[in-house]
Amino acid sequence: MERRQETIASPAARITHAFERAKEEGRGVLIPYFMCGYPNEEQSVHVIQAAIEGGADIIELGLPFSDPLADGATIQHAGHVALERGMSIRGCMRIAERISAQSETPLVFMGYYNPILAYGLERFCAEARQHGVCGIIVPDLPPDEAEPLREAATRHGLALIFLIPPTIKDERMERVVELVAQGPGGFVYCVSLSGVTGARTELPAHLQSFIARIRRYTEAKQVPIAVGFGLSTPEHIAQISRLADGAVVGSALVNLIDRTSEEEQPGAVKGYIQSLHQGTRSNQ
Ligand SMILES: O=P(O)(O)OC[C@@H](O)[C@@H](O)c1c[nH]c2ccccc12
Repeated sequence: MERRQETIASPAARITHAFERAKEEGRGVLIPYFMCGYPNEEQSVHVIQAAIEGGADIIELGLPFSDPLADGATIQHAGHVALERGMSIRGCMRIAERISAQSETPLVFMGYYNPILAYGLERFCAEARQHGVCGIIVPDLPPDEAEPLREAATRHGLALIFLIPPTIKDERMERVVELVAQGPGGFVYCVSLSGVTGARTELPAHLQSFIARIRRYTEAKQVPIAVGFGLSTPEHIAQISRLADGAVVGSALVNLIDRTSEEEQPGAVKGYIQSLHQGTRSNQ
């Protein structure tokens, strides 16, 4: 009993709770992604706050990295600008702290393994928790090598969220779902297509059967599925919300920030998130 209470209070449980709440409301979870420090440190705080006002359920906070293998041109560009302007892991912690001081919306760090390893796994997880972060996604960390980070994350009540690419074998999929189910909370991140991040016009044709394949493993263990890569319109979000439990939008937001002035950015981001949020009600 005591152990269960501890789990409920953990940061990771706040992520699970966001999915539960959306489900009760008959909609999917909306997870916008923002690169920390893009277009600069101060402004990234403002655009993230605007996304929360617009109805974001969970925020993915990107840690910029010089060699981002899975990032398409848009996210890469945002990362380069952020690094040039001095963004660092410490800076990302500062951003997380400012956001979490003003909002209950769960924050998830999305960062490559090398900088996190260099920072120190224990220190990274301890500080992430202190600064209000609820979970971590590390796109280049295979589940077989994730044990040290998973231990540190679990010790601090953080969810370690794994990506499920379309090329994954069933055996590994089962293992990934099991790892999330054993942890303190979170979800699996279904990568909609083989390739890199980036807004696209159409959803991949195989997506429905791919999600159904993941569901076979997640259903019994009640692990939510969020889908990302290539989503940009309310219609995309509506389609995803019929198939899965949540949707991630990254590049389309970077593009939006790119084509608006700093004064306009918070309003534009808020309006865009509101329009995507309409899409989360898949039954409409
Ligand atoms: O940009 P898109 O296509 O909307 O996809 C989200 C994605 O950018 C975000 O989740 C992300 C940023 N960097 C990543 C690296 C790997 C996997 C996912 C990501």
